[in-house]
Amino acid sequence: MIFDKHTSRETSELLLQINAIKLKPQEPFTWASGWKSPIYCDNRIILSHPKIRNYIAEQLAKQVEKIYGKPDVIAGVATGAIGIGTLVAHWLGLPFVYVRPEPKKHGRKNQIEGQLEANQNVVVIEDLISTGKSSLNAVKALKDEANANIKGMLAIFSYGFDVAKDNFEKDKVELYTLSDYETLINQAFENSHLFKKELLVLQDWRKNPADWNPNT
Ligand SMILES: O=P(O)(O)OC[C@H]1O[C@H](OP(=O)(O)OP(=O)(O)O)[C@H](O)[C@@H]1O
Ligand SMILES: O=C(O)c1cc(=O)[nH]c(=O)[nH]1
Repeated sequence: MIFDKHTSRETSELLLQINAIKLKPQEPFTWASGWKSPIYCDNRIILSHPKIRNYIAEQLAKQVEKIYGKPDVIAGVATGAIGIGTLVAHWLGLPFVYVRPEPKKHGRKNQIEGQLEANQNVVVIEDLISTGKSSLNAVKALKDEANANIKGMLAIFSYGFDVAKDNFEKDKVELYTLSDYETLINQAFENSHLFKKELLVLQDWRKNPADWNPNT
């Protein structure tokens, strides 16, 4: 669920301005889920733009405060949300931990890096939700390993797929995002970041992304 239309449009416009939105319909991207996609939203680029990363961190931090008050700890999903999650925690003056996809194979063999005590209230920050698998894997680690009390999750962007909605509902995790796919592609077309032909490809792909084939 997005917070509000204005923030969603503003966030999408900023992502478009910094070229975080990549289109390659002829040579699709492979996503973490294995899906092939004509679009890739690279939120990591936000970190290279000080004013924009401040805006994104501030929006996320303000929403954390508004919805959850002050949790004990902010957790970022590695690696995409380590940078932005740290900035959110900094903005709120809170401790930060990050969660690896799996335990490290050497050293202390941690999956959760940083200091987290049992039963602490945690808000999770993620950069992007496609299927939700990576984010919910981090939530599982926080619960199983640290007995964390997960208040909810905030992300910069979501594609809004039903599979993600179902996964979050099943795991009883509340999710809010700054922007979403519908706002992004409409904003991109209205502000001439997209040709009509590209908009049609993106709308067609969105109907059935798991089975999309660029050559049909
Ligand atoms: O909702 P999902 O289907 O799980 O996909 C979204 C995940 O994919 C990306 O991470 P990626 O695995 O590419 O790793 P990175 O964050 O280390 O770049 C992104 O940062 C999300 O964590
Ligand atoms: O699902 C993914 O792997 C994914 C999609 C996307 O648009 N951006 C990203 O960083 N990851």
